[in-house]
Amino acid sequence: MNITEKILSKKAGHEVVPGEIIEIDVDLAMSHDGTSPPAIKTFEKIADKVWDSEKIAIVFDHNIPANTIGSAEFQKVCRDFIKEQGISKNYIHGEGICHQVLPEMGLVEPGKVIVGADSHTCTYGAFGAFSTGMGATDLAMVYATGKNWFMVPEANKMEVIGDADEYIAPKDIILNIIGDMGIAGATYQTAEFCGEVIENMGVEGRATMCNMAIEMGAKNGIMEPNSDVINYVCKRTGKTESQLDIVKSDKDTPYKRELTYDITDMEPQIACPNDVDNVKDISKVEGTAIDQCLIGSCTNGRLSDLKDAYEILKGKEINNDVRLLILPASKEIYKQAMDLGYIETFLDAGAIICNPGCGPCLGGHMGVLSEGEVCISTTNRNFKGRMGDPKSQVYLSNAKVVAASAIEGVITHPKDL
Ligand SMILES: CC(C)[C@H](C(=O)O)[C@@H](O)C(=O)O
Ligand code: SF4
Repeated sequence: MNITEKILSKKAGHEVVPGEIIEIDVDLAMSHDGTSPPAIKTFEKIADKVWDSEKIAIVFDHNIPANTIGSAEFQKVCRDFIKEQGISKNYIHGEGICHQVLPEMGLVEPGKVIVGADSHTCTYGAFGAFSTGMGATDLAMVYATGKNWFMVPEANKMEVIGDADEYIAPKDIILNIIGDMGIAGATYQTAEFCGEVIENMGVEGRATMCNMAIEMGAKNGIMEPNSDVINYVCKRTGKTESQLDIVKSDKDTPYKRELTYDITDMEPQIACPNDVDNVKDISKVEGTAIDQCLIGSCTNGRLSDLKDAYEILKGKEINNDVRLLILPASKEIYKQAMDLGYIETFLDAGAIICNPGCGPCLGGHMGVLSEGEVCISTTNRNFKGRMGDPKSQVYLSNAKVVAASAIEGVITHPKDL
């Protein structure tokens, strides 16, 4: 069996097969300020008390601090629920984006089943967990029962090999895979990433890749934990390696598809408007004029991304015709970036630093685009109107490319600076 099948089999109490419907206990259920209120509304119709107040995490990240009366009311509903139900794992003071905060708080471990009312809940596959997003009203049933049904997904094995240059980040690898698969290429399937590049990849890059599994429709993204993941989880949970449930795929297990991606000679990859699979080599779009540059999100708002941006921006100033927004994915990352001098460099370069959260990623808060404006961003979606006006456009790339483009005012390969 593969990792996903093994995790689901253990929960189901028998050996599962793809296509089978199972009902299993979940280890953690997450919702945020955008999705908790509809979950709470449905929950209140079906139950009085949550199944386990210690296994629910609520994070405020989408509109933090509240930017409209509506979002303020949503957050009030969440605060009342947290108090009434005694939800101890609440991160409602700007701690950061849910998909960064949960691992930081030691709530993510290999072998666990984690669901969340957010499509990028698939991020935790980077730690060897089975994790997937679900609808807010469906999550209400999990609040009430601690159980959920799943159809066991078919799995794709995606091996990443080769040696790329310093301008290639995990973001380029996942964009390249999505460009190949298409936005619905892995719908309700597992994307299991493996190979020498994944084995040697740090926690942050792994999170970037699993985060975007949903952008090819995948039910979950998953990776065998490596030593970086094990060290990270042990540090965060206070557990030892032997206390973790590290699950690996059997060597000879069959997959729906076995794909190999060689990153040698890869150019930085850019997802062009208006679909994440509209992926082109940077040489095809270099010189495109931009108005806004954004570094942040649950995909690329981590310390390694800020370091990449710092290396490009130090001693430089951004082009006067663009604005550069930087949102560390969590308070912890923000503090580290301050200690390392990154924030000062960003400010001196002319960037606007926003508080940790989703912010402009989904066009709801800070940095909304007007008609005809163009943004290059490290986020994960470039759908029509994603960041504002339906006639605005979003290009997706890695952090070095965004930083280089901010300096030049047009989409720029960092090697050309
Ligand atoms: C608001 C939320 C439901 C949504 C999601 O599920 O992904 C958001 O986080 C996004 O990135 O589009
Ligand atoms: S950062 Fe963007 S993609 Fe991630 S959870 Fe927030 S809105 Fe969704």
